[in-house]
Amino acid sequence: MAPLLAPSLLAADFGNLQSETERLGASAADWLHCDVMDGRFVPNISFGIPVLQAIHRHARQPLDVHLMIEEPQHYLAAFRDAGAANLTVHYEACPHLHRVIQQIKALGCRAGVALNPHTPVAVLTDIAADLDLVCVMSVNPGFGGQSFIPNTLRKVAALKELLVDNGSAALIQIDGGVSLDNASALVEAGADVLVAGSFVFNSADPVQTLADLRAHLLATAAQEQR
Ligand SMILES: O=C(CO)[C@H](O)[C@H](O)COP(=O)(O)O
Repeated sequence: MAPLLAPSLLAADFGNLQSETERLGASAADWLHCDVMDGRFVPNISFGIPVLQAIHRHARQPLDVHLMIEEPQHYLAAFRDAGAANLTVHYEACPHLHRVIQQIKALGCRAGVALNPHTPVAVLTDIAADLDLVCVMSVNPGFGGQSFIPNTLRKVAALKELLVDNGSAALIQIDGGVSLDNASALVEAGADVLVAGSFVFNSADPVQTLADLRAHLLATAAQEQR
């Protein structure tokens, strides 16, 4: 499967979310990544349900919603109703993770779990087969524009092995500090979905940057096949 690209709207111009969302409609983006932060699970507050609803009105791609919030179980239905196609909760925020994953699936969304950089992939062994997505945080969650943590590459390879060993078809998503510098290595290690915020939106032309990223990944894959 060709890797999916999920630009993170956290780095978009919040004063022009309609046009930012609309211009991605005709881009190489497969999903639009939406970062919800509560100021408790992470030391930052981004946006919530009404803003997601507004993004959904103008989006062409499925909304990939990353809940960096405590007690996400109380808000799942509201986020689904606001337009979420994927709902990812944090392992570290869910003492009853299995129940939360079942709740997300019952709502008809793809169910994801995110792991903070310090959380080993082994914690997912007994739930791997129930997951649609695992989001490996390659920065500490809460802020865009941080440097990629190099240990993520080793972690992705270990996660890939764990998913195969446990009969899981979950997609591996990487979130944080993704750019042309590390995208190919991440895909080679096993990543299926690349989230990129600053790299896309801090560029002169986000649509072109996504096209460049797609072309770069295709060229690397073609080179490897030779
Ligand atoms: O989840 C996030 C922060 O918690 C963001 O999605 C992530 O940081 C992407 O932004 P950037 O590409 O700028 O690192």
